[in-house]
Amino acid sequence: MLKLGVPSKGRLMEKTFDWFGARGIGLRKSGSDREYAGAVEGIDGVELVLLSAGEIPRELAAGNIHLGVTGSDLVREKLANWNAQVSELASMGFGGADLIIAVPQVWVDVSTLDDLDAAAAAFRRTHGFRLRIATKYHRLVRDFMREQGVADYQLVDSQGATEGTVKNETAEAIADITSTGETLRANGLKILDDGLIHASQATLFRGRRRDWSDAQRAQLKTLQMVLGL
Ligand SMILES: Nc1ncnc2c1ncn2[C@@H]1O[C@H](COP(=O)(O)OP(=O)(O)OP(=O)(O)O)[C@@H](O)[C@H]1O
Ligand SMILES: O=P(O)(O)OC[C@H]1O[C@H](OP(=O)(O)OP(=O)(O)O)[C@H](O)[C@@H]1O
Repeated sequence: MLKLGVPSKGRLMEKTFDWFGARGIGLRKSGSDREYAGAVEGIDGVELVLLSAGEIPRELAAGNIHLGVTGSDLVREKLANWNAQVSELASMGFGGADLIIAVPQVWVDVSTLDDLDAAAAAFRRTHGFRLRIATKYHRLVRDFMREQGVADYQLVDSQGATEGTVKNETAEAIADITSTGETLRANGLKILDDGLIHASQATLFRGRRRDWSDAQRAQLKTLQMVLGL
């Protein structure tokens, strides 16, 4: 059996079902709405596993599922050296959202990362501690800031309502997902001009473990053919 992990709820689940359905493979939740089992029609040997989108990267890397649909941001965040552990089979064209760095709109002198770097140095001199960036995307933000040469900051963990941390004075800036930009605007924040860390979308991944059986490899080929990949 090839195990296919799909987000267990919400828009990501529904759009994933639509995407496979449009390519001749029927996916659906079996049993009651609260039961995380699924059924697959239109291809043999594929089993549907419903999981939290955030857990799918690790389950792929661990080999507990062979294929998985999740946001490209989550794979990069959850897996060190992600492309050694999984590979992308298809960008699915939905679930789009940008991981960005945003600062208060009232910081009129800060519109780029260079400006932020300068503001961070000044902040540290004035306050005696490093400027705080609230996020749940620790790995992606750290890697991005290192590449961009910004060092004078600290990350503070925020697992939700991240845009509120600035108003609550637990952070000076944030790194979070945005789609319409409404949450940022409502919280008086603006995106830095060069503050796009990753443009995410729902993506079909395969695990790259070497322990797949010949039958599983053949099954993947069949699935790719059916999906037109
Ligand atoms: N407006 C949006 N807000 C948040 N995430 C979005 C948005 N649009 C697309 N996404 C994407 O959806 C994915 C997150 O989905 P979801 O919140 O269901 O995951 P999760 O972390 O597993 O949730 P939970 O822990 O509540 O089960 C990410 O890849 C994210 O980029
Ligand atoms: O640009 P927008 O369209 O306003 O969307 C962005 C918001 O949506 C997400 O939050 P979500 O509701 O998933 O909750 P979270 O705060 O737990 O991440 C994200 O974290 C932003 O807060």
